[in-house]
Amino acid sequence: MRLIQEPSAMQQLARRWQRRGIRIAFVPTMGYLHEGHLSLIRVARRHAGPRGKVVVSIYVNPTQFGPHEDFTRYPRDLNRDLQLCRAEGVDAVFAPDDQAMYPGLSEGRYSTYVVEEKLSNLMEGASRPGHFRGVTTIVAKLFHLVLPDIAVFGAKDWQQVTIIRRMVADLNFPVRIVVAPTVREPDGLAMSSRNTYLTPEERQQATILFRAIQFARNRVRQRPTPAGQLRRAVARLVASQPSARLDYVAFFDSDTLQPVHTVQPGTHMALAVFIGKTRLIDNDRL
Ligand SMILES: Nc1ncnc2c1ncn2[C@@H]1O[C@H](COP(=O)(O)OP(=O)(O)OP(=O)(O)O)[C@@H](O)[C@H]1O
Ligand SMILES: CC(C)(CO)[C@@H](O)C(=O)[O-]
Ligand code: BAL
Repeated sequence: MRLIQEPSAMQQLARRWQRRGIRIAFVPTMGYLHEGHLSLIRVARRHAGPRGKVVVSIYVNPTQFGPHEDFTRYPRDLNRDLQLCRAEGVDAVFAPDDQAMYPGLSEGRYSTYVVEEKLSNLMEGASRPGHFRGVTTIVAKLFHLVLPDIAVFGAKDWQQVTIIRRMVADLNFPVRIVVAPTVREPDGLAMSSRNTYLTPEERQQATILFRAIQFARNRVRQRPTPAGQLRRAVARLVASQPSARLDYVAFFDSDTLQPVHTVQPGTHMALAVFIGKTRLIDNDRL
């Protein structure tokens, strides 16, 4: 397995593979890998085939974090991540540093961004202004460096993958986007690198995200429910946990992300909840 840190070296390697007709499957991550990430790597390997190459990027992208978010304390352990990637048969890990990815960012000399202008304003984008500008910019840059035929994203970040699909279509990136299902802990909590922030009491309460989705699913299977009414019921359920604070809950069309008035089976639900100081997200089709 190769470890590549220079963007130009990554691009040269990808171009060599491309010229030889080798298929490249790509998994972008922010590292601190868990089973959710590993499931994406396995999907990438299936799509690449035995003769294709699987590339994983590990990069905590500063431009998608707000000024008061957890960029500096985001968990990092490159050596552990490399061992996990090696065990999965990854061909190359791309782990650049900030200076290489955004020359002059801290001195205000970096000035080119990729912005999706509609879907990025909803849900996560409304709560985290500028977040998706950072995501689309880094993913566009990574696509130019890794030159993937396919790229795998997790359903856990449903809005993110929907925006990436839109960017790929709008800007004609020659890459196929594949979505892999959310991997959960046995009690339903979606795996996330941020789960490591939780105290044992918070960890128990964190199942409220999954339980809120199950609650809404059961409710709409009995009868279609007005979105406002269901939102209030979910807010009450979340408030039953002393450390939980609902940031948002949304009911929308899976493909367009447009909110619905009446929630029924098949409607998509997403929510963000602070558990103590840790902000967690989850979503699923109801
Ligand atoms: N539980 C999961 N199941 C499936 N895919 C996941 C899961 N968690 C993250 N992913 C996917 O892995 C990719 C990299 O995500 P990222 O490195 O931000 O992981 P994360 O654990 O979600 O971190 P965070 O704590 O920032 O939410 C994304 O496509 C994301 O959707
Ligand atoms: C896609 C991504 C790696 C871009 O930094 C990040 O948003 C993530 O880990 O989901
Ligand atoms: N998984 C999304 C990355 C972030 O929260 O910034």
